[in-house]
Amino acid sequence: MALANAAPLIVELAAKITSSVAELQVGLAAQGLENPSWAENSPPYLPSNLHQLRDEVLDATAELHEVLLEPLMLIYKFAGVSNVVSIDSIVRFKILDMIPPGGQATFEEIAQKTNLDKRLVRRLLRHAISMHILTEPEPDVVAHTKTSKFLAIPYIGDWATFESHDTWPAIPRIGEAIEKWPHSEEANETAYALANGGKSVFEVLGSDPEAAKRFAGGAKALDHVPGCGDAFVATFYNWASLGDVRIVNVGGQRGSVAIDLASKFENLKLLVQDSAAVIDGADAAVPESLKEHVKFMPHELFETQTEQADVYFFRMILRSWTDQKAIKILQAQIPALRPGAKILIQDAVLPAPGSDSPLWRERLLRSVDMALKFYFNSYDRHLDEWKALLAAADQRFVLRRVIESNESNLSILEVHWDV
Ligand SMILES: C[S@@+](CC[C@H](N)C(=O)[O-])C[C@H]1O[C@@H](n2cnc3c(N)ncnc32)[C@H](O)[C@@H]1O
Repeated sequence: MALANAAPLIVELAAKITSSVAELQVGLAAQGLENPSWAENSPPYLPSNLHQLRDEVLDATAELHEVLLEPLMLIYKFAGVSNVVSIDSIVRFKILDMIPPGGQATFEEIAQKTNLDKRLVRRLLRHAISMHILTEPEPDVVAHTKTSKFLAIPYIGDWATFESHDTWPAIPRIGEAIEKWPHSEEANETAYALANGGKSVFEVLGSDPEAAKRFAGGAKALDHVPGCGDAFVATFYNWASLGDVRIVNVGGQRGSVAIDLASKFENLKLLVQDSAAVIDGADAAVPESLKEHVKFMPHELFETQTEQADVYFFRMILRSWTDQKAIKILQAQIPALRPGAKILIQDAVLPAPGSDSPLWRERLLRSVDMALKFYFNSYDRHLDEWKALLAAADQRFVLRRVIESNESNLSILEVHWDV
């Protein structure tokens, strides 16, 4: 029961916002940084030493906003399906290219260039303006915000198109997929497959270059998700402490992470494995000076591992597979494992109830977990689920530590092959 003299929730939240914003401003001023705004050239990121304050403000403002919303409005905020309409149209009709950086364009000019009705242009853009994606500095004139400037990056546009073309059609099929295949762990028994003629994500990507381009945009957009960018890997684990080691980077795609690690740690020799079609030609991206340190090998995840190494690095691999399949992937490594070999798994560890993870980040993690369901029939895992997975694969997989950070949506599970 609430204490009689406790401050009401909205007062408590408002006080939290006031104090955290004041501290944030002091921190910004101390570093000579400007306050965040919608201005086109406003810095989109805050320095990491202010992230905790930022998280406090984000969570308190969201809660204050949401506790004041009426229930229907709260549900609509999250369930409303029309947000993507204007974003998709802006990208599809290349409207951002029609607004010069630092300048502006009229709805009339955009209507002429897109061959759309001016009234429709105004409706679409005012919808985006209501989400702070663009701004209307004077009636019927549109200009960039920092958000539209970001959306104008070509691969971010590809990602946005991926959301509307590839993700959106799958959403209404989720309930149908669950009813049709309630216990399925198959990648072609998903909402995505229902929306794509029965094909799994990987089957579509292999046969549709346009979809593959959009998906690649989505993968590159991950560079902007906390802790998911390639360069973050180097900072998140003490690679230097490993000494001279050979690492097999399982499912390493085109080797970008391996190249970054090798350029920063001379002690590492990396062998990147992935499906033959994925890594074909990837060697060309390796600078001459690193050729001895980054090599490639076609290898299927479920095939027996043939390469001996000190470390096997699985980055964003196991989350795409259900337990049954992930167990097979882990077991496939066993014939190559020497005593003491490390398996580093970099994936999400979902926050346990009551954890101090910021709510805004938990929402992001849980929405990715939902997406894994409708794309792959897989899931992100809580720590107890990771432990159960490892034990089911083999009792000799021993979880030694979990490296987590509020700066990262991914954690590293350090597993030792303990025989
Ligand atoms: C989400 S990506 C992660 C890529 C990379 N590890 C990274 O961190 O960016 C999943 C990777 O698994 C690879 N993959 C999927 N199925 C595979 C299979 N059957 N055999 C080998 N690799 C596979 C994909 O080609 C892709 O590179």
